Amino acid sequence: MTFITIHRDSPTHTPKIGVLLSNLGTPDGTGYAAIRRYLGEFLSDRRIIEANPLLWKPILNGVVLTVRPRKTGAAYQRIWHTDRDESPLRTYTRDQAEGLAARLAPDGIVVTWGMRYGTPTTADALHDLIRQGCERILIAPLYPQYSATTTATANDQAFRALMRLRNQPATRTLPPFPDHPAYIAALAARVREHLATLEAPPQKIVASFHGLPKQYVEKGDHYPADCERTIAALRTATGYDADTMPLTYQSRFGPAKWLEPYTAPYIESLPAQGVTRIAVIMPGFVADCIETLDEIGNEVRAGFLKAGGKELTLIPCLNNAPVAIDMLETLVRNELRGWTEDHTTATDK
Ligand SMILES: C=CC1=C(C)c2cc3[nH]c(cc4nc(cc5[nH]c(cc1n2)c(C)c5CCC(=O)O)C(CCC(=O)O)=C4C)c(C)c3C=C
Ligand SMILES: [Fe+2]
Ligand SMILES: [Fe+2]
Repeated sequence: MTFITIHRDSPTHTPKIGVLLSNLGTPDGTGYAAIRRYLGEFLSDRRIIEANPLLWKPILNGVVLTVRPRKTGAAYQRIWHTDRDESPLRTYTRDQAEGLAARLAPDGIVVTWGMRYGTPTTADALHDLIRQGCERILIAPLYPQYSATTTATANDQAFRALMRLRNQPATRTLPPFPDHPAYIAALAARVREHLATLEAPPQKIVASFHGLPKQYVEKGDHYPADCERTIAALRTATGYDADTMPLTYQSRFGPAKWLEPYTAPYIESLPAQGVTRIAVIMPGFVADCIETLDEIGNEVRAGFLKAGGKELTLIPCLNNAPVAIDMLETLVRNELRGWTEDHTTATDK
């Protein structure tokens, strides 16, 4: 029997597929107002700060948004891409979307990018895909390790935009990929490339992940289990063991207890044990950003040198390296299975 799947307006219509790469977000500038706007949106997200808003809002608007923008703005200034007048996170997220778009365009798949906080907004990115005719959209939060504070809030933001639409596209979300072979292969390649640039191998490669309040983990966020899966797979792929590739957590915010061991004190303790040459890899960040380039590359490095360390080098994040685009292509094509085959539904069955 022959039958033709008829979609909407034409017998030959094939549903167009779109991919939305979603990252955290970043300020539009390094000045007080831009940073305050960004931090205000970020730190008002109840997935990020779970405290009762009646208690948190006065602290946020009173102390945090008065004091923190200056410190954070100075840090962004140190790492800002002045040639493009934007933060590294924005540059690399755009590059990743453009690189992936070039790979998927021959299959008629459209790629765009959006941010959870700041611009381009998640809603604008989704509307852009819909305007281009995408009836099926993969929402791809760029976090290898799941956390409610990252993956879930990125998806929430996309669904918030969809809530306002009369005609919704069909959607899928990209699951976390903590030990996906394509991700581990990309990280291992970054390690190899970096080691080849060094005169002598480092005594340790510290693997530093963004931290999370311990309380969120106690309430069920499985983020640290995902970090453990990544580091186990990366150690196997690179031949390092737990002693030469230890796992630590960085970027603590506020007075509560976060996941341990904390990166900064750990690294500062190394010279006293005779470890003076280290490299740091930050596998949880698919793009270099303030937390990798400034917190580790400037602040933690200064602490390490002050404690007697000789050399701390950063293994660059995946950024716009061809291995990063290979990884994205593999993850996305895998997730689009079923949809991409549907492109041929207007044929004999
Ligand atoms: C309670 C506060 C925070 C939680 C929880 C949190 C989780 C979390 N964040 C990332 C990734 C990134 N965070 C970045 C910056 C950043 N993070 C926080 C706070 C929390 N993060 C703040 C206040 C900031 C802004 C900078 C500062 O003032 O210190 C960034 C970089 C953005 C950039 O533009 O460069 C990333 C990326 C993850 C993966 C995560 C949970 C696992
Ligand atoms: Fe963060
Ligand atoms: Fe930080």
